Amino acid sequence: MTEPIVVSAPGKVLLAGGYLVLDPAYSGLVISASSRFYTVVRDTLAVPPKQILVRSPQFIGAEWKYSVSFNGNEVLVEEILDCTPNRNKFVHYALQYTLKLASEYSATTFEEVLSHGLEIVAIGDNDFYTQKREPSSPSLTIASLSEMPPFCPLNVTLLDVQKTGMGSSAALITSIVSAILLKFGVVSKDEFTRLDSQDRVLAHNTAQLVHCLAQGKVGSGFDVSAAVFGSHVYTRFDPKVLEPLMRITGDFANFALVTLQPILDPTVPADDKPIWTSRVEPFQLPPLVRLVLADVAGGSSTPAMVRKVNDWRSKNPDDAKKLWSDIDASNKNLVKALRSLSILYKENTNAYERAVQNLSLLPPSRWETADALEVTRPAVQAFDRAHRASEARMGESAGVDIEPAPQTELLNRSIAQAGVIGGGVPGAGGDDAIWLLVLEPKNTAEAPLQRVERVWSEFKQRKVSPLLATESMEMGARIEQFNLVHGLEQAVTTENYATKKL
Ligand SMILES: Nc1ncnc2c1ncn2[C@@H]1O[C@H](COP(=O)(O)OP(=O)(O)OP(=O)(O)O)[C@@H](O)[C@H]1O
Ligand SMILES: C[C@@](O)(CCOP(=O)(O)O)CC(=O)O
Repeated sequence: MTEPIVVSAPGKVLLAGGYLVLDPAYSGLVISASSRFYTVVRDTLAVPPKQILVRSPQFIGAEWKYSVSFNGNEVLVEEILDCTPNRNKFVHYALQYTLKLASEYSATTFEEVLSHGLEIVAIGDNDFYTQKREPSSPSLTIASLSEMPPFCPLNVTLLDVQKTGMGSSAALITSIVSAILLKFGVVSKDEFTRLDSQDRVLAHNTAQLVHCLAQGKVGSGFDVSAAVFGSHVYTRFDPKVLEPLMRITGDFANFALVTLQPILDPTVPADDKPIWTSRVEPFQLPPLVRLVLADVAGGSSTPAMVRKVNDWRSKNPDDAKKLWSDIDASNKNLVKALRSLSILYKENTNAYERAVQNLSLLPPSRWETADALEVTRPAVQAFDRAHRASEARMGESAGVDIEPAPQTELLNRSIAQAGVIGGGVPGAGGDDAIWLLVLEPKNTAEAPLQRVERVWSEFKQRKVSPLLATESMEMGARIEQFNLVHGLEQAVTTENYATKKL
């Protein structure tokens, strides 16, 4: 029995570029969150050779068993329906494609790894799912969230859980795919650890393929990209690269023979090799600026919103072009302003810290007149008010509630607080989340974050709960040590964990 392999991948927040990022002519600013998804892969005697048991212990009934057949060329992963009637398409697709890919590198290693049973355990940080509480218990705060045990059992099935929009499926797929590639020796620990390695690109391409097939559509892929590479300015890949695979329909037997290596591995030469054109420009939020997220109890359907926006855009190409370039300009402005704050910090750290201290006592409407050195202008520009207005124009034109009225109210009240740079609705927008950037001075009696939390707890129109996540400083997917991740071993080894009270 070998050591368990553990890979974690972060959740995401698309701060700017919703809808635009679907088009490779535009980009999006995606921040990877400190909340992570973990996959543990280890040998097990609990299932026979050539079988894989996948479990998500936080959920009731979340166990799936698969058999793997291999004839030297074809790989077929089939679900054994003896344990649970619930299928998990995301997990099944991850196994089918990653194992097929692994078999193309070394049939010997493939057979050797599967000469005993495998167990895969998938576990998400608390932020990925709305934490249900007794109606009488006090509202959640960032302080109370940080005292909660990690990987809380959710006491529901996966079908019944409420997600928070942090990209559970992209983080799940990225961590499963990467852990399997490591287990089968397709990528090496040393290479995978490097942010710019070809092994990491291979994990990215594979995770994008699996995610698109499981979702039944090719989205922009910003969520998988952030799960692999961390925060960045993302420009999407040309969907043509996946077209031949997306065209194959029917059951997995039709895929079992397709060769994936030339499409997914950047280092394998091939005639007419499809090119992955996505671009990743690394990004980090400036020092003493904190990302804060709230889970808002509303409900929006991203696919329906995307369909409507795309329909309007194709019927109104001229208006859309003008609007898209206005929004793109404010998105670029946001990125530039945030980058210039990071430069100012490097150039004069003391002055920057003093300015943050001063600005944290004033609402942004008074920043322009504040005596806070060069920090004031980029901080004001980072929250270009035109941004929300032009996104709202997109919503009005396409008949989509990108920033519904209660969200506008919540954002306006939050942004009016001293020390709040700005905010918006992430990703496709709608009714279920907001993000803010707040100043986090070193010494202060009342931090801007506390003021924001007060606004959220007093907000009547919607239930608003903070999430714990900030920006992840660990860039993207990461190899972990099983016994060093707090709470992981307990979640993996405790029986009936989903219904336990921790
Ligand atoms: N802990 C988990 N274990 C196994 N599968 C999971 C887990 N969490 C999510 N999934 C898979 O991901 C699917 C949800 O994917 P979907 O694309 O609908 O959500 P999402 O857009 O990633 O959600 P969100 O962004 O709100 O987290 C589930 O149906 C399940 O197949
Ligand atoms: C609307 C879109 O641009 C962003 C959706 O983001 P989110 O799932 O709402 O975080 C779709 C996409 O990029 O795939």
